[in-house]
Amino acid sequence: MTDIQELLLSRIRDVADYPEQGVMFKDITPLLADPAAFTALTDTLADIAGATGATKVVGLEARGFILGAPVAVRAGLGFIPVRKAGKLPGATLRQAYDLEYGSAEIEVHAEDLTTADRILIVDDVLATGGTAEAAIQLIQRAGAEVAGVAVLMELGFLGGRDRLAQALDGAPLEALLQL
Ligand SMILES: O=P(O)(O)OC[C@H]1O[C@H](OP(=O)(O)OP(=O)(O)O)[C@H](O)[C@@H]1O
Ligand SMILES: Nc1ncnc2[nH]cnc12
Repeated sequence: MTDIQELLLSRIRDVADYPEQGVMFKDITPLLADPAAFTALTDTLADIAGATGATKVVGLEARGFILGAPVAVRAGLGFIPVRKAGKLPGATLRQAYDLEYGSAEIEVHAEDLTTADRILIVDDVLATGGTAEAAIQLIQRAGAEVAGVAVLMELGFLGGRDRLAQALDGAPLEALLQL
């Protein structure tokens, strides 16, 4: 494990049985509160954005906003929020998906994505992959290309990587930590 990975891992707090029995919640608020760790995470994800040739960063509500927005600024790219349904005022594309603990719908402003865009999706956690898969589907339905998915951590036992393989169609899935 690299020094950066050790730093990031040391700032993630495990919370048992949250938000429901049997879930080990990975809390990133200690990482966000540590400027060295947050900066290292932002810089590492911005390097990935550059390497994938992304033209814009999509962040997934809500924790993907916190990570994705500074990555977009650092990489010199625009930022597009993918929100839980009902939060965006303009014309949207909407996609339903299942979570480790429940189900939801996400939306994006259709006008934010063009056929010229290559999108890096940024989030904190890849768990079942339901959220990221729905985001990939939204981006592809808008005619844009998915440059890749970059997450702070992957919960490998939940199989998200396998779930995304087909939708990613060879685009990279980068997880800084395998948990
Ligand atoms: O791979 P999956 O099984 O889809 O799970 C991962 C998603 O779950 C969490 O978000 P959540 O929906 O809890 O929203 P939040 O960021 O607003 O807390 C996390 O931030 C990811 O977006
Ligand atoms: N175990 C977990 N911890 C934090 N965020 C999550 N999103 C889905 N599963 C999660």
